[in-house]
Amino acid sequence: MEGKGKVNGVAAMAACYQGFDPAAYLQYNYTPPRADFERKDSIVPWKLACLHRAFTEGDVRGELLVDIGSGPTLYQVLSGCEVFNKVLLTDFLEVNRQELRGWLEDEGGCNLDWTPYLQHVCELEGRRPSAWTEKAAKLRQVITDIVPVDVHRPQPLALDALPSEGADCLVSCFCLESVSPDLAAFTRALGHIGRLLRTGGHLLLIGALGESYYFGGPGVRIPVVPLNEAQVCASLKESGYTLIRLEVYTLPQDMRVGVDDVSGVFFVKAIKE
Ligand SMILES: C[S@@+](CC[C@H](N)C(=O)[O-])C[C@H]1O[C@@H](n2cnc3c(N)ncnc32)[C@H](O)[C@@H]1O
Ligand SMILES: O=S(=O)(c1ccc2c(c1)CN[C@@H](CF)C2)N1CCSCC1
Repeated sequence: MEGKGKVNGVAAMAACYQGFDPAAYLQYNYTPPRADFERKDSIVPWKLACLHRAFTEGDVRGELLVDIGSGPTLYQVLSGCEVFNKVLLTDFLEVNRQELRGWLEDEGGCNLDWTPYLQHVCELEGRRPSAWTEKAAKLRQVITDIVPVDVHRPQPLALDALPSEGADCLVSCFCLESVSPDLAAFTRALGHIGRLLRTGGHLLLIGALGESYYFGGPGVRIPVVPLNEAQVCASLKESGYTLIRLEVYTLPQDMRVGVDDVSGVFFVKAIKE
């Protein structure tokens, strides 16, 4: 029965994603009031600072960075693109892979202007904000491909997507808890993506705390596995990672705008044993 339940739960989640709307999702989460760079307590500068520090503090190195469940967003690789020569973006849906290709091709075919994000990360790097055009060019240069992924498969990527030694670093944001029917599936998915990572490679994981649903488009209500910090730490340990750092951001009340019921956000830096 457990096996049958497992398949039905994952299939049900895949069905929920058929209505996902990249443009709406970007508007809900990556434009003001949620994405407000002027607000000192905004989540976006916090997230970008966590990623910047994690990529630049000296222990993360190698050739290949893989972003698991990229969705239609790029913020998660803006620091990593300066550290790795190759960046692989991945998503389950063609609509999201197409959104990312639209940005990559730089012909106006995308639904969000990432300039404020590029400028902010340039400032974190001690560069002038106007260097954002150089960072955009660098990112377009290092993105090697945008490929399908399914974290519920023991082999989430096509066999030829990675070199035999695996990725040197994985980043994944708001994916595993948003695509899993329950905590056990979340933990299994952590293990599946871990198989893509070389021993000693790093995992940078950003996710939602206390979230039970979000809207992936108008009327597209997607269930989420509500997580707390202890569950995140236990799942990491069970999936073969050693935790380096866990940071938590608590959502200001006025950031609760009805597109989800997230109460906080976690940032994890871990290493694969
Ligand atoms: C909440 S979005 C996160 C997007 C982006 N990483 C961010 O930080 O906003 C979850 C993403 O997971 C993708 N997804 C859905 N099912 C998946 C699966 N089985 N395996 C991997 N990704 C999946 C969706 O297409 C969507 O882009
Ligand atoms: O940018 S966030 O970190 C963010 C960004 C993306 C998401 C969420 C939160 C929560 N729901 C997720 C569903 F998977 C998607 N953010 C959360 C705090 S308020 C501003 C928006």
